Amino acid sequence: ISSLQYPHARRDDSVVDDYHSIRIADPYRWLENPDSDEAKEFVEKQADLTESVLQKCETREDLRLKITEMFDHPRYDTPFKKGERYFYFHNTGLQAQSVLYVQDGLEGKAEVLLDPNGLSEDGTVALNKVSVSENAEFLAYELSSSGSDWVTIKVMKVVDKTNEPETLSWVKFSTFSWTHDSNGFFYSRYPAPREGEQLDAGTETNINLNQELYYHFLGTDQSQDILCWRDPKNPKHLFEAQVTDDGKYVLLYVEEGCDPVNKLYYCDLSELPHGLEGFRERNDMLPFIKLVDNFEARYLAISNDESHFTFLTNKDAPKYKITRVDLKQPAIWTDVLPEAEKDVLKSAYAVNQNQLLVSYLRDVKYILQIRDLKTGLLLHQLPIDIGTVYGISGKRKDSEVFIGFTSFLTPGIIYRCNLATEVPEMKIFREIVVAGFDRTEFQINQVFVSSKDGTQIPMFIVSKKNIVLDGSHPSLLYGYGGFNVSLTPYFSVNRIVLARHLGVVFCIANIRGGGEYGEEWHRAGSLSKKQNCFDDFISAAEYLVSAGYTQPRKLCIEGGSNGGLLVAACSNQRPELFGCALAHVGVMDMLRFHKFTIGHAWTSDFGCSDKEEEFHWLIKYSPLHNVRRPWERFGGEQCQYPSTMLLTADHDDRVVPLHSLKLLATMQYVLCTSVENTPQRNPIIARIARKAGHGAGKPTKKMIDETADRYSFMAKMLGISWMN
Ligand SMILES: O=C(NCC(=O)N1CCC[C@H]1C(=O)O)OCc1ccccc1
Repeated sequence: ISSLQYPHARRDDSVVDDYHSIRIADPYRWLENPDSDEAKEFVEKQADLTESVLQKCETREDLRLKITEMFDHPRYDTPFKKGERYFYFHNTGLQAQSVLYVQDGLEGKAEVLLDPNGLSEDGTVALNKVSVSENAEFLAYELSSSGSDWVTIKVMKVVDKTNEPETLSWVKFSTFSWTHDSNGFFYSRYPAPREGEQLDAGTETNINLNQELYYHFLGTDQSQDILCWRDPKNPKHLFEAQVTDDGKYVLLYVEEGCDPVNKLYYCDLSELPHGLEGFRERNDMLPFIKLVDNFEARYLAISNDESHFTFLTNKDAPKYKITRVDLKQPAIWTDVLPEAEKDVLKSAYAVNQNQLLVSYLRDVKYILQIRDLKTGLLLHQLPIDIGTVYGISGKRKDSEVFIGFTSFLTPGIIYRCNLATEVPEMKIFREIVVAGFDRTEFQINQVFVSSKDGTQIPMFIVSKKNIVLDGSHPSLLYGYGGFNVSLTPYFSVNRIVLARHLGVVFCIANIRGGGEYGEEWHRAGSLSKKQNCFDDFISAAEYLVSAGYTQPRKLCIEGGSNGGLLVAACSNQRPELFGCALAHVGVMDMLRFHKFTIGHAWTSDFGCSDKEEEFHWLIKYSPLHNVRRPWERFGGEQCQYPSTMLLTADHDDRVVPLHSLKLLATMQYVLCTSVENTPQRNPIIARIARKAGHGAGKPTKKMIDETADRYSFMAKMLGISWMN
């Protein structure tokens, strides 16, 4: 697959922007309109080219079959309880979407409450968040289509599974929280992106501004909802309402981007003279009181006793701590659980009357503890393996807590922890079993790699047992590096199949920008220091070569979204270090990302080209603006870019497809079509999915097909074949 015929893409040299008196050309600007015939034709031609390449990737069918076989195992999420009812998501194995079940008591007969698989033939309608009313009578749920961030909210009566008449539209980046009278719930919505005109929601690139907080009265039309909060002077702000466990207050979290910081307002619902009803006629907003009115820190409410609130915060505590305040004396904050020396406090739940279930991250491994809610004192250490705690579900009034656990070699365990006994009992409530998976075949190492500036970067390496470090092993290096996101150990059928049938060593690099060591680690990989992410990832790759795991032509790098940026930037900077690059839904145009949908929220990590200093950070690593011919830089014919697959989808309205399409056109032009018999023999292609989005809600078949395509491409490019 070396002499590819790349489609011709028009270069509009008239498009040149002026950034603080520096002129930057953007010849593929026309690709920013997905509805133009020219853009549609470009996508069609690229899809044909990619299919012609994939036809020659021999392992595609083996991968599809083996992944389908291994993925066909029952999966459960942690249950949550309302009233005497338990609710949980379950997938029998290959269902397109997980199904919501309800049972009366843990011994009760479980029955299907809501099966989204019936809502579309191709499984592209997904059930996102759900929220059950206090009396467990009503289920509010979000539906999304084709992977878009847009959701509609419906309400179902639990007892007879009938839907209430109303549908709430133009909801995005919202939670919903019931008032304890079960009369309705708070939620956030945007103005409709286009009035009237037919819109295939999720394919538009319009910027998302002016989100507003509403309260919906059950059984009424959305037009009757009352406006509770908006801030037209700050159109970027996002609002999230949370009714406290005692039903007395509604808390308002205000965010302006992706940094772990928020304003915190509250409204005492019991003080409203005529309740929320009283606001139906008038259109003034709820009388929120501003407890915290700045973006200096994150404040997450854990619990309250009347006006005494307990918060998880990073205020003066980049590794987080727990603090307390009486709303009546808002200037006096008292630490309950001070910031730890090294460990990052990841979560805290009030459970079992007056206890706290806290989780820490220590060198990228979870620690679980029971502490006293009042004093913060340690009561019990809960025994868990190296891995990730997910989906903790429990309440103050309950002595039972459900805890989800997963790791590289543990598909999934849901523990039911009984806190009523002197020493908590961690019992296995459900265990996810993958037929044919034998954990004893594999080994996990955690190494610490020195980055360019000497910083120690943790990396997990998973491989078959007792491999010889002779540089022969195809390796897959995965990273993200931003937005305070921590990559902790989790089970992946795909990677087990790659390890067993393609001999792949897979690695996760915990590079800076993530949350692995708290807010300092996050900041060390953002804004003016973003290059640290790329240096860390490159150092991790060099380690895999120098330690004898692999060699450049057998090394594939992979990442999604901000991780797609990571992959593309590292390919630009060190093209000779990698044999293959897989960039999913990447942020590639760092000068214009803030103009589309929710991109403006990411300036917290990236900065913004509107500002001169920040423009100079961005232009240095922006993938779209740093594609250069390696053979002209490093000299020597052998220098070329790795075989590259960019992946995107037509309904990705988180990171709009234009990023990948413009980078694709640029790489194909600079490296291939503009050079007579170019040294670039490695393919530069894109996989552009239809009726799919950023990733969430993707039906099983689409997910498996995409996996088979990208990893068979990788196998072909790294020259590896299938082992039965
Ligand atoms: O934009 C994000 N999350 C960040 C995100 O999706 N990013 C950040 C960079 C590209 C892409 C990714 O890496 O998935 O979620 C929407 C949101 C909700 C509430 C407050 C702010 C923003």
